[in-house]
Amino acid sequence: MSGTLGRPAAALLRWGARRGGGGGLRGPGVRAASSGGSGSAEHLDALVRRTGGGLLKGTPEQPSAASATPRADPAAARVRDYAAYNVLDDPQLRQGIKDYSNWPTIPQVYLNGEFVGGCDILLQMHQNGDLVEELKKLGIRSALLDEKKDQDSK
Ligand SMILES: N[C@@H](CCC(=O)N[C@@H](CS)C(=O)NCC(=O)O)C(=O)O
Repeated sequence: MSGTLGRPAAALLRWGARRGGGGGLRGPGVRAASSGGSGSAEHLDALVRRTGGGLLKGTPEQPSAASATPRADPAAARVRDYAAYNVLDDPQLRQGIKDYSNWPTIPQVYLNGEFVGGCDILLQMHQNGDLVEELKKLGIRSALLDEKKDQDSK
């Protein structure tokens, strides 16, 4: 699925069915973005809440640098749907999402519309088991854990 902002050089990933109620996830909290157009707070709010996913640099097929790491995570591999947005060709969106989340880098991951963090945080959450737990809350099961259970039961 392509986004409405141009060619897909960045991806806003939908991590699972949205559920109501917020989630108490870590992150610096949302504050108003000052840039206009595609970088405006209103636009970013709609974008994040509509897709509730993550912002990558690079295409979904060829994520650039650190953006590749969350995609490589086995739990994150359960992503079923995404919209792609071009932050590399859209300086307003690129700066706007950083202002919006008060986070200086991309990739940025949102779960259920709430900012979680970048690559390092996602990796840490995967390693300590928090990511699987948070994804479970969204109705996304870990393929890795399912495989392990299958093997254990044999
Ligand atoms: N350690 C960071 C890696 C992300 C990072 O350093 N991203 C850089 C480029 S790969 C970035 O977004 N720089 C600002 C920009 O490109 O606008 C993380 O945990 O996400």
